[in-house]
Amino acid sequence: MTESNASSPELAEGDIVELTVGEVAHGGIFVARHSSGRVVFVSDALPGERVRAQVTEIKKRHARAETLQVLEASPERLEHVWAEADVSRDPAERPGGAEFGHTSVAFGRELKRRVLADALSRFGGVEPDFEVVGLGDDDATRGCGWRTRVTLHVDEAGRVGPFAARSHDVVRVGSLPLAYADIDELAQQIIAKGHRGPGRIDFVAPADSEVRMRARVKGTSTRKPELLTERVGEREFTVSEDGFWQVHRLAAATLYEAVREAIDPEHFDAEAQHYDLFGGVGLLAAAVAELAGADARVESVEAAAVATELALRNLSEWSGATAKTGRVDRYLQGVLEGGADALAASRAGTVVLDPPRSGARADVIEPLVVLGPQQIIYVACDPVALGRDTGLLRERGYELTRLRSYDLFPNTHHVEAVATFLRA
Ligand SMILES: C[S@@+](CC[C@H](N)C(=O)[O-])C[C@H]1O[C@@H](n2cnc3c(N)ncnc32)[C@H](O)[C@@H]1O
Repeated sequence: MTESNASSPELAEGDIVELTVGEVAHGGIFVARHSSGRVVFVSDALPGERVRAQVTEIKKRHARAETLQVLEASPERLEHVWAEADVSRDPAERPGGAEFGHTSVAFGRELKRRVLADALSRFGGVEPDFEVVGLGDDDATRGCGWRTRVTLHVDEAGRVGPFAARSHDVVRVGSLPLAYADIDELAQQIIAKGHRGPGRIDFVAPADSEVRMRARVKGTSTRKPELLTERVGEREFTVSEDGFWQVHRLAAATLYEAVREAIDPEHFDAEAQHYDLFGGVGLLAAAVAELAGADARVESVEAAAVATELALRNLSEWSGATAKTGRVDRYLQGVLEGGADALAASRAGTVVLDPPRSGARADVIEPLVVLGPQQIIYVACDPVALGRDTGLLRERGYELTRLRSYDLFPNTHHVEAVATFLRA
């Protein structure tokens, strides 16, 4: 480890450098420029700070570094919400998953707003006015106690804990402040005892019952996943313990409402054929069906067969609601090969699109725009993927007319957006 000479033209891994920190970038990191001219992405910093940081990676065009010491702190800096993730700890021992825990939840939302706005402008060519809305009492709790799903890892030695940030090394922690309190309590008992490994332990706190814990050691699960009940208002959804469900205890209800509000009523034909693509267990299909009424025709499309079966069950009150297992891109190709009546019903419909982090991409956007629904409600968990897909949709005749954003993951860099696109 060497102190880098400020006038040195080159940086090397392990160098310790002083950096003035600039804007936030995607992924919970901040942009700095070293005196050599190289861009350095530094973690655990804030805009405007001066930090001492260690270079961890050198790439062709940039470097990565981790803050070791804050020399001049931002007025937005707070004591880290997770003691073990604080800059005072060795970076190799800091758990990942709370990249914005060293500022307030409100300033974390502002950082996320900047990242989303930049991605939409840069890749999508749009500059909508929006803020990132917080959930429930997250400001009052400093964004603690919201995670109803937590995964811990077990190493060869039987040590249990989260992975260190940007690594697959298990670190020991004395608390999981972002987790639901009951998960934290059970997890601490397991951390203290250790567990057979290597593997992972998944904790789930469903709406209606006690915390479940399920371990996978050397790739083999200790038991079958159970079916759980989750609630959104008065509505119940059956989900598999190991299947997708929103993590924040208020997220499913927030997105359910957000999708209903995002649907432009002037472009909503209740009798048309609607779709919930990447539908999971049918959460957002239910939101569309509730708007369309008792005779709603909505099809949920999802790659995981177990989730499709559960979607059928969760949507059973609407006789016109269906669920299909398949890859969305291939499914859309199939719809395009259907009869003229089916195509006309779909063209009059609304499509909800809720892809994983990688986004919908051209494979899905291309057949979707050929299908040409009246409106597309895009639920996005990755700002850059949304920016790119916005660019594709705009090139092919859709315009972004409304954008809302929600802080479903306080203290992390993740941000959710719900965008309405209308056929121009
Ligand atoms: C972000 S989740 C959304 C689930 C659901 N909309 C919800 O809010 O509960 C994305 C879902 O897409 C599914 N998925 C991922 N890739 C897929 C693909 N190529 N085709 C169909 N489903 C896919 C995943 O299994 C997951 O259930």
